[in-house]
Amino acid sequence: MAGFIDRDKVLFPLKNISSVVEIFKNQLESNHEPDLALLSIIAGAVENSLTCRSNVSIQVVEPKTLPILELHTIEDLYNKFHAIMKGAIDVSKSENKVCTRETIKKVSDVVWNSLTRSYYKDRAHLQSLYSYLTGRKLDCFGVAFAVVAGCQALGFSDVHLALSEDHAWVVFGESGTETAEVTWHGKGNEDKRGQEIGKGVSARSWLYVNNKPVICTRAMEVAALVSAINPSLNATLDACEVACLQQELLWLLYDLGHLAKYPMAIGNLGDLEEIAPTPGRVPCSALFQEAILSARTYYNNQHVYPYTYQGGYFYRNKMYKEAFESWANASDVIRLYNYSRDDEEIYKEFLEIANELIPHIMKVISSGFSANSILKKPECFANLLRFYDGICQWEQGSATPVLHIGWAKPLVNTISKFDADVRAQVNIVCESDCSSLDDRKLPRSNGNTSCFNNNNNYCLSQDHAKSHNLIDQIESKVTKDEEVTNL
Ligand SMILES: FC(F)(F)Cc1cc2c(N3CCN(c4nnc(C(F)(F)F)s4)CC3)ncnc2s1
Repeated sequence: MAGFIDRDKVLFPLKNISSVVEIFKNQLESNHEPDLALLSIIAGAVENSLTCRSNVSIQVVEPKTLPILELHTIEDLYNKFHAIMKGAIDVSKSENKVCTRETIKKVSDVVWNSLTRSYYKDRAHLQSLYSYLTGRKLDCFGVAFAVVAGCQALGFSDVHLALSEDHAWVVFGESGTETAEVTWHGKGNEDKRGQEIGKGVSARSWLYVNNKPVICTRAMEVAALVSAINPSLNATLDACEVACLQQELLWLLYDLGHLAKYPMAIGNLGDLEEIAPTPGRVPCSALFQEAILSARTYYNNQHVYPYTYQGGYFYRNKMYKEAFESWANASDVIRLYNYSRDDEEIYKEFLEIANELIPHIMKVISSGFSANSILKKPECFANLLRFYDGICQWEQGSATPVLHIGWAKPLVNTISKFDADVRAQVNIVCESDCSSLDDRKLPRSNGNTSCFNNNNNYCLSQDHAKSHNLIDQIESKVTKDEEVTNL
């Protein structure tokens, strides 16, 4: 690791965004691996100076300038982090060796035991080593990142960050295949720190993405800390300098090829580009498509977020037919999983799509009578069925139920908006062995299952065949729940 060297120190005091980008560029292009502690402290210091309560009086700073960041501020924190790690773990005997589970647990304990007793874990700006070193507070991602940065500081180049869509852990050892929990997940769950990643029921949960996590290189760990930069000043306002810095750093990482296997980072860049397009760069729609391609290529299409990034973009831009297709594709991913209590985040995502976004679309379009209304398009009906069917299949074989009465009303209301002649154009093809798919939930090989056949009818083929009992299932649940409520 290069560490904090003179070539970077001469850029201080940091006064503008390009000097911060320059340091990241130096670190990423050096022939040493980038120094995670240094970059996290710098990114956290910039974010804190522009977003945190202390100076919430809206900064009228020169565009692209930053409150001045002195060298000693960063250097003192950097040395403090090294002192904490080296003070707690003696690595003299393990020079240039791979890391052990007990050392990883020790590093995780050092971080864990130095955190403030109790604080609001979901608050913003708790992801960086700046937050850890100045406020003794980290969020769940921040703890995992701190452990990897700590192991790097101790000289272990085999310890890397592993990322699912809602959790983080580490991989280590000779072939980098050992795994260890190092942080907590969700609310009220006992942490499993030190244990290897679940082989049990949790293996089928979305939380562990069917063992297709993003395994980071050092540069991808830099991409993770950059993705975790949070420009929000409050619920409605962003500090544009921080968003601009994040966007420039993501483009730097993109151009160096470090986002190629990181769909969520590409999606983050797409979101930033939708708000503030960079002249001369590909449109954000292309980035959302790239994120999907990355997930299909490297993660066997087992990730949901690339499709919900894209669906959200189409929805915000009133491209409702396309949004239905993205959401149906997201549903094709989740149908392979068993729903477990650890999967609340993605449950909330599907709940919002089904019970807020789709009903909103139905409301705004049913007022118009245009001939090319999506209510006249069988492929829209087919994609909606595919969306709902994926959620039903997600529930099947799971210990925890997904659907409840609250799902049925918006669903039935949506489906009934399509006329019978449109619905009739959707053939639901029943493969003979569709029942056998229930329990095995074979992961599908390709990306989307083609739902359209050549004679212009729209068939829900193979695994979607269960759609024919989709409404029965919902209706049976509705009557059951109604019976219960009427008791
Ligand atoms: F480490 C954890 F535990 F925090 C899991 C990770 C989350 C995450 C992320 N996110 C989470 C998903 N995310 C989304 N924002 N919008 C989303 C979508 F619903 F529009 F798809 S998904 C914001 C960025 N972006 C980069 N890397 C990571 S690693």
